[in-house]
Amino acid sequence: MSPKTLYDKIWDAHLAHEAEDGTCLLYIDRHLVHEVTSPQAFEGLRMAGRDVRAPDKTIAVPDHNVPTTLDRANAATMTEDSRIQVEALDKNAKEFGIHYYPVSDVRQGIVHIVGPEQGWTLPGMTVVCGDSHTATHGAFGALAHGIGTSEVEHVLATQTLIQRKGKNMKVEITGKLRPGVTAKDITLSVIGETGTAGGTGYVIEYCGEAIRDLSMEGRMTVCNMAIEGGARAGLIAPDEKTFEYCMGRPHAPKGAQWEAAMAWWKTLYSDDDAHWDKVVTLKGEDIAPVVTWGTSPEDVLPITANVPAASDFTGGKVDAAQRSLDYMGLTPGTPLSEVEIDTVFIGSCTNGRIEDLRAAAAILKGKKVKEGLRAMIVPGSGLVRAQAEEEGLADIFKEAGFEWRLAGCSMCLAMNPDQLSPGERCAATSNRNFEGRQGRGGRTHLMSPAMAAAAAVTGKLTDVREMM
Ligand SMILES: CC(C)[C@H](C(=O)O)[C@@H](O)C(=O)O
Ligand code: SF4
Repeated sequence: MSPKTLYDKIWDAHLAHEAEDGTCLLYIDRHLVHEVTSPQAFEGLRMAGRDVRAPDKTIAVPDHNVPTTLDRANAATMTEDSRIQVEALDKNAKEFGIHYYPVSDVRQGIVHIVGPEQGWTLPGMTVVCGDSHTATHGAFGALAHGIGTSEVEHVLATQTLIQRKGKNMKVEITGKLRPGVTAKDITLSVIGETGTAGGTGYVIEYCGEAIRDLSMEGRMTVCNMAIEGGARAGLIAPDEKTFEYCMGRPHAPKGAQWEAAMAWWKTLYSDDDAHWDKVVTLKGEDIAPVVTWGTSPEDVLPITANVPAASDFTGGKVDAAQRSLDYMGLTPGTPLSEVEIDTVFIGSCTNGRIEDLRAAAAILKGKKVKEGLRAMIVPGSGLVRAQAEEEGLADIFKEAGFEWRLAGCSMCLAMNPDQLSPGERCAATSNRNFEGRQGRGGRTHLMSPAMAAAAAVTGKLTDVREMM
């Protein structure tokens, strides 16, 4: 048998049909659904008089539009558009009989946090969601594709997805990370290296000692941003940490089924001689705590660097850099550590898990948020929130002056009341810094939770190593 990559193995195990022109039909194990990309899909089923083909494999949760304030049960806290989307999901979940975590359920949260937490996401699966950050689930060694609304309808109706096979890309992070460097710094640094188009047409497998050393939560952070590097999906081969994370979760297999699953999961790695179409290698010890300075996730620099000038770039990037600098209101040559911020957002499917909150709390313990600064922590799920309260993290945040919110996408994107005003500048742990992403005219600097916490204290982009 010819050697295969992990991607090849999962692909082959789910291939239901391959047409002569290479168009394939993949069987889908899990379909995660949120309120933004599903209303028309359910409407399509209704019009065609069809059911959801596999309701037991379909899981829905509202996350993008939901307010994160304590009064959110009051419908008046939502805009009309938001309310319509959330109510449509409530109705569709009930009518079509799929698994559902409504806003009132403690398990509600960001779909990419809820899936793994509840044991819906497991190694070797195909996972889809009408959302680009579905790549997150690849941390389990699952092939996880973000899909569009028409594909959501197709999966709801058939439990299959039409796809063409992507190419194989290996991103290896060798050696150890230095103190203060996290999974977020890895994933941003990779995009800094490859650019936002570097992964186009590929499925990335992240490997190497620094990746193996990450917890499951860190691995989710890395895979979450595969899409920002242009890739179709990101993957990490499952290992003992993966199995341990999955064991005992509500929807993970039990008993003999667990044993059978493990037999398959243990075959999920890339064979030694597997063919890679592209290889990128970074040394773990070369990765610094980084921040973004521009309006693309590839605009990334170590916190010790200065704001670049457009003339530092070549080709099409010169104009793009100038536009970014103008939008971001930054002057070339300014040390990044002197850039003042007025808002801090810690949360999102990239960094809204318990370890992210622990990392932020470790910096914030006994400290105060800089006066005049707005700072919020938004746990990725109700269960993350409950755990953070139990561990005393919530008290640390509140004492420091952070708002302690309910779960949702929140200020990661401007679809709910948590938004930046024009000109406001935010240290954010999310994954996109596009123009207007956090609100019209808002300026976003992406970074790790520890770096965002440090920025909250000083009111400037800050090298977390100075506070460790
Ligand atoms: C709203 C949704 C479709 C979108 C996505 O696909 O990623 C959002 O989650 C985002 O992060 O921009
Ligand atoms: S937290 Fe942000 S990136 Fe993640 S699904 Fe929500 S909007 Fe998209």
